[in-house]
Amino acid sequence: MEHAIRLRFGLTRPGFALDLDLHLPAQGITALFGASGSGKTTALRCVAGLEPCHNALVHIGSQVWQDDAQGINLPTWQRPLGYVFQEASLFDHLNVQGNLLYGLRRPLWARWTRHAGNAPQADVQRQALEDAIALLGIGHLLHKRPTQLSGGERQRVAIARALAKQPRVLLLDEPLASIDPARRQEILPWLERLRDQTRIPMLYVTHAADELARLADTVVLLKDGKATACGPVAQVLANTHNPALTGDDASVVLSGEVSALDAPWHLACVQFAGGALWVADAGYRVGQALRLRVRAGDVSLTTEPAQHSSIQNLLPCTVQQLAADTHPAQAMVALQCGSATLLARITQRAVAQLGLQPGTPVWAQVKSVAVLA
Ligand SMILES: Nc1ncnc2c1ncn2[C@@H]1O[C@H](COP(=O)(O)OP(=O)(O)OP(=O)(O)O)[C@@H](O)[C@H]1O
Repeated sequence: MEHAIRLRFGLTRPGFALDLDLHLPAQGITALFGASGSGKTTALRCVAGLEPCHNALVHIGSQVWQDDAQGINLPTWQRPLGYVFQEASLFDHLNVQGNLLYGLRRPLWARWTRHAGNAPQADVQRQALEDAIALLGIGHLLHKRPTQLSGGERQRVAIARALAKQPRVLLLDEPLASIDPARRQEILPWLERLRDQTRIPMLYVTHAADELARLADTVVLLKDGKATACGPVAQVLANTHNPALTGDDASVVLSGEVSALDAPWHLACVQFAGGALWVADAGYRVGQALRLRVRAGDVSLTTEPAQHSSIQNLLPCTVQQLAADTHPAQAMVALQCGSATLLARITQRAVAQLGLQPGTPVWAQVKSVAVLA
């Protein structure tokens, strides 16, 4: 993996120290994930040049925004970034269109578009704005006032405004945190579109398990100002040594492709690195790439393949690792399934009764699979 974003910061506050040195891909969504107070927002503010930090390096692709050793430290206004906060900070006295244009009137805009080939600046600006409006699906909202929008719509406008400035990186600080659960589900597909259809890398702060599983390509797990894990989401979620998600949230993310459809039963077969899983067909086509989330609590284990079971998904696996769970009655079992890893959350008693240990061949019965995208 080519690392094109380098972030290194040191920062101390009473009772808190941030000490990060990260190499991140310059594409997709990198989630900064961790408990409250772990330093997620502070890290984002360091990228933006909003926190005085030491020993800092901020390289965004070929651009050097900060290199303390070289005496380079661009002020925030010279860093071409988009910043989306928990609450969409829109001007209530302007309509949506006015808010979008306001973002572009800043002097920094002229600097960015100077790099945009020979196209006249105004055309580049207009095109970027139109693309952002289309991507976030807010064309029908342009003449509304922010007070007439739902929380999710306000955030889509805030994201479009950030995007229209053609930033080199988009910083999103818990953009769904102030939105109620039903509206969050509505806005997630827009964030997926953003991830899949722009080439702007995003640093996305969250402590929500569903956003992590659904949106992240890369995860930085933060604890007390330090990164305790950093890597592809599938790898970080499957790690039982240093779990990102625990208890009921514990799950793995699998990437697969629809290999067959069973039309009479409305099922689709998704081939992944560990075999095949049947999922409810939502109009998929053969060859379509899908991201799946399998919760550890939806996987049970047998040492013999069940003969008469309602469970459609049965995968041969080998026990890789046994780990403690958040509850003493439960165990987390990491399973090697082809070249993929599954997690099963079962009772410690079942572990003992089945005689499970690393290397034991088992059958994983997968009760439910969530299709994320
Ligand atoms: N302006 C500030 N002045 C002093 N300490 C601060 C300030 N902002 C945050 N902190 C402290 O710095 C640490 C990291 O805070 P930060 O907001 O980065 O955490 P976080 O992971 O984003 O938390 P949350 O999920 O609650 O937003 C915490 O101990 C917090 O109390």
